[in-house]
Amino acid sequence: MSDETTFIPRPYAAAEIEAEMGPAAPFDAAERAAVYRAIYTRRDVRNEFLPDDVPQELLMRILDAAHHAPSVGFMQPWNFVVIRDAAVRGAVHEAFLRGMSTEEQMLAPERRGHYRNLKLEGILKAPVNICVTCDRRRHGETGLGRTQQPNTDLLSTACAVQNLWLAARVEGVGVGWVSILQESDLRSILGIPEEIAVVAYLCVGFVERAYRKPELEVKRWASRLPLETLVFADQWGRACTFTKPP
Ligand SMILES: Cc1cc2c(cc1C)N(C[C@H](O)[C@H](O)[C@H](O)COP(=O)(O)O)c1[nH]c(=O)[nH]c(=O)c1N2
Repeated sequence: MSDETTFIPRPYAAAEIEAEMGPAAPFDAAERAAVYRAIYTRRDVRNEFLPDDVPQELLMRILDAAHHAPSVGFMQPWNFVVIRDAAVRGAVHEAFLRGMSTEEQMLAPERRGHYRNLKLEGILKAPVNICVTCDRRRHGETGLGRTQQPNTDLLSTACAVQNLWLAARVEGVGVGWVSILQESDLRSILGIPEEIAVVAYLCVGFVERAYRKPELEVKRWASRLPLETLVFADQWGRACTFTKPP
């Protein structure tokens, strides 16, 4: 029998629910500006990490922001594996080099040189690495909101990563997401059990300098798509006021 069928909620009174309601307090102009500044100036950091350790208290503040992300059925499927050990980071870096070499071979030949010259990780330079995982069975086999869209547990975990990324930005801490890694390599290096999914491997550390635009844009790998090509008023094909994306 699955966990869902055995779980019986405590009864609750309407007044008890009402007491939990409060005003959706508005943000003043400065607070709004601060939130947008965090969003627009958040960067994927690869090379700008300072060696200074990130104090545990600050790290826990950032992880608590991650832990306040939305999650399907309030599943909170994430775990955060914090890695400071240089030998472990060294093993992950070796795995990255293998991943990068495989990825390079999969690119069109004329792009390989450009790819090789990109900096795509800060595993050794960042004093802290965090592997964010997803326990897909935390609420049993399925769970509220996941019977029709089973991957929403993974998507929830990605929401946690974004919260972490933004909270880090306002704390002066840079984050770089490295996905050029085989899940099986991370699993064996970090001792992650088979039933736990690996969602993100993050490099984390203080930064003093940052790119104003995405590094991949600065280095001419890709550029930001115009928003007008991505938004469709109403729906595809009918009553669209915007052009189709390329
Ligand atoms: C799921 C996922 C996976 C990766 C990334 C991001 C995300 C969301 N990014 C970072 C990515 O390149 C970056 O976000 C974009 O280039 C946009 O730049 P800013 O994040 O705005 O600086 C990334 N960057 C990198 O150098 N190596 C990598 O392996 C990855 N992998």
